[in-house]
Amino acid sequence: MHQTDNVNVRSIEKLVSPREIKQDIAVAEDSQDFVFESREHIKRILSGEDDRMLAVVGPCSIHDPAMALDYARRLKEVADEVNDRLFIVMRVYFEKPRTTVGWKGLINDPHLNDTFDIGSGFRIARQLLVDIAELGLPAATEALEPITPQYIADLISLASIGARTTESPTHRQMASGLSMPVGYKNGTDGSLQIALDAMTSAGSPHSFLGIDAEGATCVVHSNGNPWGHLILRGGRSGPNYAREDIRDAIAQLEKSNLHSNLLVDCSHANSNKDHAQQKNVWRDVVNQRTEGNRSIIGMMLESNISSGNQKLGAEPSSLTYGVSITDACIEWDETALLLREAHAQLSQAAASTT
Ligand SMILES: O=C[C@H](O)[C@H](O)COP(=O)(O)O
Ligand SMILES: C=C(OP(=O)(O)O)C(=O)O
Repeated sequence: MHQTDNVNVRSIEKLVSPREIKQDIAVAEDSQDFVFESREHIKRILSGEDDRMLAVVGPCSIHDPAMALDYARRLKEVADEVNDRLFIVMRVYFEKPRTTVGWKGLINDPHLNDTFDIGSGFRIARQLLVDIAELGLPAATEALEPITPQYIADLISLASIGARTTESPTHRQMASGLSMPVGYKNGTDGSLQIALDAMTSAGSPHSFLGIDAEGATCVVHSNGNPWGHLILRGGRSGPNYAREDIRDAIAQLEKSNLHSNLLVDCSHANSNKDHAQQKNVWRDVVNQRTEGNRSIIGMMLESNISSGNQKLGAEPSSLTYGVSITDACIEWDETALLLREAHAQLSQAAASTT
């Protein structure tokens, strides 16, 4: 008799349940309230009640939790300083959707050596999120594996669905049940329509497969997530943050009866994948906002302690501290400068309208 199932599966391992991990790495009540409040601030920005801009800032991916905490402490200092004009959320991205193959992030391979110790990945990720919440900094992440939210989503204030998965019905269903606002990137080909469809789909109730707190497969019935928004990240034909692109995006959102607010990702195809270009995108978008475009509610920056990126080789211990192992990032000093500069410009614009 021929085997007809698991033909291409090498092995299947049991994984620690969400409940066990949450019991071992508990969240203090204050931190839980902090995440709740952070989500409320973001919702008020999305609904226009709060006229601050969102700045989603941080590494392309987290590969060293100590380094991420070092970054978070620096960011928290600036976040407090600019808080009246900018609401800063740190990018704490643990799951990387690769174009083809490559390291898939800290949860998938926390030891950076193809041992795929996902149980430890969840523990390390959760502990880092607890530490960042205790610092008083809201965290944003990309929601990629539909099972992951049960392990960490209680500590996340803002999620995004990436350019490679915005069109995926599985990801839209997941987003429909997420507890925090979710941004949808336009497709890698530049298509906005898939992000608009994602917002409509994820805004509706769904019934789909998932896991419960014990890790048992179950049917999840969601309410729909009303806090969807568009993230412009450029596409194969180039950037999409210019005035006419943003005008066009707003027109398409309105035509689809969706809230006309959007974030601009200064990295990815908007920077032509050249981290040095991110500052130009950032400045252009801040200018558009201060000139009066209130539909632009925020920006995203890929930033790390040091600039550029490095290859993850066979010897993870030889990696340079503070440098990304996925997309190239801008360095910390430049990040702080851009945040302070935007703060000054937004304060000036607010003062001139009162
Ligand atoms: O932001 C991260 C990357 O752009 C994304 O994960 C794709 O990376 P890759 O093209 O290097 O695989
Ligand atoms: C993978 C990312 O972006 P995109 O989906 O736009 O490529 C990201 O922001 O880390």
